[in-house]
Amino acid sequence: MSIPEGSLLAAHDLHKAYGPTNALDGAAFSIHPGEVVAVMGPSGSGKSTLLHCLAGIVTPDSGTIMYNGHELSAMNDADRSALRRTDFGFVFQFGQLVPELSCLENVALPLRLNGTGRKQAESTALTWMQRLEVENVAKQRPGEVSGGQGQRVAVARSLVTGPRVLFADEPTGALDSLNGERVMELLTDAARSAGAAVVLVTHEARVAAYSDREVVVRDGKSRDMERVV
Ligand SMILES: Nc1ncnc2c1ncn2[C@@H]1O[C@H](COP(=O)(O)OP(=O)(O)OP(=O)(O)O)[C@@H](O)[C@H]1O
Repeated sequence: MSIPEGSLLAAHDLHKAYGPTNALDGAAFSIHPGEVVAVMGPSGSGKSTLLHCLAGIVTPDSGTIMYNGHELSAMNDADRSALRRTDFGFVFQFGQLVPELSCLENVALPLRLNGTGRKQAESTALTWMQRLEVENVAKQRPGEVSGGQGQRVAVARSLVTGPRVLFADEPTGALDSLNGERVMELLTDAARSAGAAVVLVTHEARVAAYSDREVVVRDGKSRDMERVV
């Protein structure tokens, strides 16, 4: 198989069917360390399925996914889960914060789950909240903050463990365009300064504009887009 040289995460000839639906039908993908790649395409084209396969959440029926020299499908479930905790971060459209915890506790949670003490975890979490410009809502609960603030808290939480790949599935889908752009600006700045690669699923061109490169998925097949500047 062909793995682009220097790629951190790469997929080749992925197939995934749900009953009669071919969600992925020969899709390929690659991302370099620190790169931001937008996965675009119409509704139902296979974008989320591709992201879930790349993140080791969904197992493809066939094809290869290489992460940092390891084949994901050759790993057992425990190793794949460990990889997701240590190397991957996730941001979704909504519903990802724990409503009973404060925003600061939410951001600190992945560190606490990895065994970091409360004081250290909350101090690191606060630094990330400052980078995402939401330190002012540290004590509030998710239900008490705006949609844009909630998404920035979620981005802080996804980056707090220092992941090498951030998977973002329609991270601005529930926001108005102004808030969406601010979230994208802060998300890409924070990821770039942390050296994290970003796999960004979106159907909006103005969101994809924050990426370095665009891949279009159609009928489960992918192709690289030449960007017209
Ligand atoms: N768990 C599932 N069970 C059955 N069919 C599924 C499942 N997940 C996805 N599909 C189907 O696979 C196809 C691709 O879905 P996918 O969610 O990957 O598309 P998408 O491009 O992310 O769509 P959207 O932009 O609407 O989120 C669709 O036809 C969808 O209905």
